[in-house]
Amino acid sequence: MDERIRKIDEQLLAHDWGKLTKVTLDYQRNDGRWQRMSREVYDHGSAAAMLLFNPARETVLLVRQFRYPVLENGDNPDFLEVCAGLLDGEAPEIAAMREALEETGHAPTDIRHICDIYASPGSLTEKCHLFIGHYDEATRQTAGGGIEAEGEEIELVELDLAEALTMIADGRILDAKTVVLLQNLAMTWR
Ligand SMILES: Nc1nc2c(ncn2[C@@H]2O[C@H](COP(=O)(O)OP(=O)(O)O[C@H]3O[C@H](CO)[C@@H](O)[C@H](O)[C@@H]3O)[C@@H](O)[C@H]2O)c(=O)[nH]1
Ligand SMILES: [Mg+2]
Repeated sequence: MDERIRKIDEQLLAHDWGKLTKVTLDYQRNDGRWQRMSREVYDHGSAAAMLLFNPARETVLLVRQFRYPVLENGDNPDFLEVCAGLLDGEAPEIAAMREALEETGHAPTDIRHICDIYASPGSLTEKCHLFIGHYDEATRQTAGGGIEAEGEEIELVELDLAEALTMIADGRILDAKTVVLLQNLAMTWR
């Protein structure tokens, strides 16, 4: 562990689907003084996400699904995102490929790793590994839509890349991993 940190106490607040822990720690500031603080940490594992891009048509394939925490915060809960999911013990590129297939029905090609992100480093342990892959008529295997038994109901949304970028600017796309991937594609494509 980091030598600026002394863990004083760890309290398990909840351990159901994910694990919520309250940690009390002493943190050594840059001037050498020790400061006691308390932090709640939510751990549901790390994740992988993939932006599906069709270079010939300059379109992207996104997924729309109901996100309850977004509703709690007063936004439209029918949330537009790139396909993504938890690693469940798999390597990030394998998990990204599995989620692309489950959620969109496509087995993408030309997969590139872009970067990794923490979307909420103050509270979540989740690191999300980001990829871009290509899709077209030939990569479709199934209808997609997610796993009904797990409560997933996923609508496929195909957009021109230019339209997706406009939707970031006007607030119709609010998901962090999706913004990062679309902007990376816009910067690197052509
Ligand atoms: N019982 C239960 N099941 C849950 C809960 N939260 C999620 N699930 C189940 O776990 C599945 C998770 O689906 P994935 O596709 O693996 O993950 P995701 O929710 O799409 O994406 C995760 O990673 C993204 C990338 O960082 C995140 O953006 C997203 O918030 C989430 O953490 C959901 O379909 C749902 O069945 C919960 O609180 N309780
Ligand atoms: Mg998912």
